[in-house]
Amino acid sequence: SSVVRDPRPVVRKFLARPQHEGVGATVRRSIGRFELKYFDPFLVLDEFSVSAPAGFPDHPHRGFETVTYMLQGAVRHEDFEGHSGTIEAGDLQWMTAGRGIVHSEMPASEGTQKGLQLWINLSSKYKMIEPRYQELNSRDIAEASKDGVRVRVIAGEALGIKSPIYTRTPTMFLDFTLKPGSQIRQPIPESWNAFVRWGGGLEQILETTQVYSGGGEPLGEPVVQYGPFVMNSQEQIDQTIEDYENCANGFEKARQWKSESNV
Ligand SMILES: Nc1ccc(F)c(C(=O)c2c[nH]c3ncc(Cl)cc23)c1F
Ligand SMILES: [Fe+3]
Repeated sequence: SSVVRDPRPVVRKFLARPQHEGVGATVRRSIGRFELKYFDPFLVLDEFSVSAPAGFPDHPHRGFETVTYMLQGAVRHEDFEGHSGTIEAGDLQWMTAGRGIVHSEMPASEGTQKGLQLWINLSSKYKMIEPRYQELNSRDIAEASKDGVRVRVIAGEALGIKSPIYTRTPTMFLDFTLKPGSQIRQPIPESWNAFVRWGGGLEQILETTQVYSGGGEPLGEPVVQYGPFVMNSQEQIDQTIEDYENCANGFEKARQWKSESNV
């Protein structure tokens, strides 16, 4: 049984103010803003809000994973290998970009689409692996309730239930909903970095408080980031930019590809 230690002290708190991202989209970036550039192994945590025709048109990724958890509406994704789909409210997409993905992520329903996108770094030994997806529909996400607390286990384990997601960088991602007066003690490995993203607005304080809590095992490696490219050295970033421009070393399919949404 895991030893239950004292609750971890909160060492940093800040308000994630809205900023522009993509084409006409807005994100509230907590991890990845200047006050918290890198929280090993986490690069970015965005709460995004986007309505058509805005969105995140064709763009690349290399060297890390993007975890998209929809809260409202839907996003249609298409990549240069022909993989596409729609992530609806409650659904999860865990995308391991590895050596290279080029994709688009665009609104797929009327009104405002909202969700979380977490960028998790990959260790040097996995940065150039073949891309892969792990996708869960809302109904397939493990859920448990106890004493006024409901948890949806995106990755890792809570209240005795586990997620089927394989986390190459050991990670826990939990969606808690707490009724007023309830509390939760979540075991987190001592060496891991952990954060809580409180997703509530004032109206939610009255009925329930929604928190998204995560934790991950630090990689302890150098990080050199150039937008959606995250490697371990400037030389590797220079090579990545060259690969993307020349459609090589994992970006070959980018040569002939445009998303259907990129009209
Ligand atoms: N400029 C720029 C550069 C690189 C990117 F990867 C992106 C990008 O696609 C996103 C950044 N936050 C996000 N939150 C949610 C979703 Cl669905 C997409 C994004 C982007 F906008
Ligand atoms: Fe993307």
